[in-house]
Amino acid sequence: MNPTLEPTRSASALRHSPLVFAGSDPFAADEVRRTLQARTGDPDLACRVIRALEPGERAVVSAAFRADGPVVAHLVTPRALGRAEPSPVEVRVHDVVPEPDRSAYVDLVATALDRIEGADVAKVVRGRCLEGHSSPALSPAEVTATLLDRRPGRYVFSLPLDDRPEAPWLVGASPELLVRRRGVEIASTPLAGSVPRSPDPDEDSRRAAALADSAKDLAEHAFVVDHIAAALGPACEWLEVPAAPEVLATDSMWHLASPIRGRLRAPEDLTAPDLAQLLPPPPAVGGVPTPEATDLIDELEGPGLRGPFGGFVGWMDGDGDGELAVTIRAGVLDGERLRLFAGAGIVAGSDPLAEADETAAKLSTMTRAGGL
Ligand SMILES: C=C(O[C@H]1C=CC=C(C(=O)O)[C@@H]1O)C(=O)O
Repeated sequence: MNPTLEPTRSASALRHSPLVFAGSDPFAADEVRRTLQARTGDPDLACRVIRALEPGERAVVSAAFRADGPVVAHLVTPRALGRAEPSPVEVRVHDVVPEPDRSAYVDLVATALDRIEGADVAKVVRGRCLEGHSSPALSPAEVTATLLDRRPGRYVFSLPLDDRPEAPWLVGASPELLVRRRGVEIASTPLAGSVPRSPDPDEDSRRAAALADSAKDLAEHAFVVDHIAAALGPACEWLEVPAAPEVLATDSMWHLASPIRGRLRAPEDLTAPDLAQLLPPPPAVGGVPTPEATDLIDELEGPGLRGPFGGFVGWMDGDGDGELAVTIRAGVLDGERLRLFAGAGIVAGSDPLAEADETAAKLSTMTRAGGL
């Protein structure tokens, strides 16, 4: 890793797939002119990216969850995103291994609940992974085409995680906007408090209504909204936080969502990634209080489980504008391996079995996209 954010390799055509970020302003790119690499928390990150950008370019960025984890920024010239062609069906053999398995996950949620009762933390997001092996290997292009076609979450992304031709790719469809900046205007839509959807339409609507009324989920949601409002508020002339969350649907989940909007006091001082870095780690994937929850995540999950998952992914331009999503409902595709992550927020009153079902439903967004 290059901590100085110097370019590590020059223009390379993307062999496997176009690079894609499809949010409120969707685009793709077929070539990476330069790739810059750094560490999360680098205060000069945005400045150096801006200096390296040429007119008309954007930097497509992925930052890891962990403080001091890797950040990659690919400098690209965006093109319009065409219609997604559903990929041809290939016959594949898949082998899927959970990490940890369901019963170990249930036990770890119970341990997190003990720590909440002991008042070490008020909320913590406990994650788990699934590792799929597919033969023949899935390609980023086909997983991305499926995600663009089905749109299970609002922010579809696909990018290499470093500058090597054989780099692993991060692919996914996050439903969660960490932060968007357009000039003085900013927005963030934290999600927290969730329930899996049902194939039965009546039961599905009943679950959405129950979620909107659930004291435990509303409390879990409030932790995240309060954290974002406290972090962004001082940078804003005004910040508008909805009085109550709305209910947002993905392919597999209902979530409580609060669309927050604000107007920056001094936009020249705060680019989109600067704003994202005011929120480390993204609270919908971390916990409260942040330092204790982050330590507990390390202790319960182990430091290597998340990688880019739970960080942020998106783009910025030379004006510091951009749109960054929380890296969830995502996978890392590395040859024949597809590694997936899902987490669930644990608060007083959480039920370990329900949290295991919730993470299974969240994982299904990407197992479906990969045909696993
Ligand atoms: C951590 C994840 O979801 C977060 C985002 C929405 C709702 C969440 C929840 O209700 O627990 C999580 O905080 C994930 O999808 O892996």
